[in-house]
Amino acid sequence: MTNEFPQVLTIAGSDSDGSAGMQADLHTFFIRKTYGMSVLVAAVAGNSYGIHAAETLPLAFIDQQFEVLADDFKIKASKTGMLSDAALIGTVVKAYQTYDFGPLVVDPVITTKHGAQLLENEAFKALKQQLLPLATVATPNFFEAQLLTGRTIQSEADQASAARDIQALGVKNIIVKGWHHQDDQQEVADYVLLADGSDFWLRHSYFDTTHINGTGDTLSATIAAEIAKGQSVANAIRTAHDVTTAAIASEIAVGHQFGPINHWAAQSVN
Ligand SMILES: Nc1ncnc2c1ncn2[C@@H]1O[C@H](COP(=O)(O)OP(=O)(O)O)[C@@H](O)[C@H]1O
Ligand SMILES: Cc1ncc(COP(=O)(O)OP(=O)(O)O)c(N)n1
Repeated sequence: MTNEFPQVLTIAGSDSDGSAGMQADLHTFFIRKTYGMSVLVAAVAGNSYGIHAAETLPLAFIDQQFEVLADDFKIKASKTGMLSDAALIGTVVKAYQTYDFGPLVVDPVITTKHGAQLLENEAFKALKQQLLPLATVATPNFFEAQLLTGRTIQSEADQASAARDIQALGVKNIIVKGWHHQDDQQEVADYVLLADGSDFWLRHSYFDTTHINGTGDTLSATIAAEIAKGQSVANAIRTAHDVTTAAIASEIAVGHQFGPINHWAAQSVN
């Protein structure tokens, strides 16, 4: 007898230190008991001190990866990560409109939390006008939500308003992740706005740790994996929050400065 695993796709960049990007997505798909596939679009030379260089793959080769996957597999859900520039966003949008890769989770990766810019400024328009309208779920962090909306987020009301602005771009469901950069912080609050207009907050105590590379990838990859398994969007987002916080709660000793989160520690989340 063969075990059938839901097949999930990440369209993302490789981060050489394994902490974020496609590597974090594939770790996540594995622990959520889904079969992960990947369209590699870019690669960064990164370590725990930061990102030192980035390259984008040729668009024709990216097209070919989409084509061969569509020829063979039944992908139930997909997610995007680092997409570099407007031409690459255009290629991904075209492939997504040509083939059936299931509901799309867009992690609008603009900069890493340590300040490396992974999307050119000129690509914001393509992100907002072409890619985000295809999203079943978008997962901007605090900084990305401000850049996408032009708002300054200083309160929970501002965070909720930013989510509504992003929904107005055509995104069905949104999680606007909260601020988590302060020594004396007590809590992190993520705001979720669903397609039917209902909303809720996901709150967790703040972990004062330098091991938080790949949190956004893990959250968005879990959402895609859970949707592929048939969960509702709301439950997929709740599970993703549990998985990500479990992985942040327990450090692994990898790297000298900003390290990865611990996917093994998150394996016990149901
Ligand atoms: N230090 C922290 N303590 C608690 N939760 C955190 C911390 N850092 C990130 N998170 C959680 O991790 C998830 C990913 O958020 P974030 O790190 O903002 O994404 P990104 O990687 O896109 O910047 C969110 O649910 C956020 O609340
Ligand atoms: C190749 C690549 N893609 C994305 C990231 C950033 O990942 P993300 O989880 O959104 O952000 P951090 O938590 O790492 O800030 C990356 N570093 N490399």
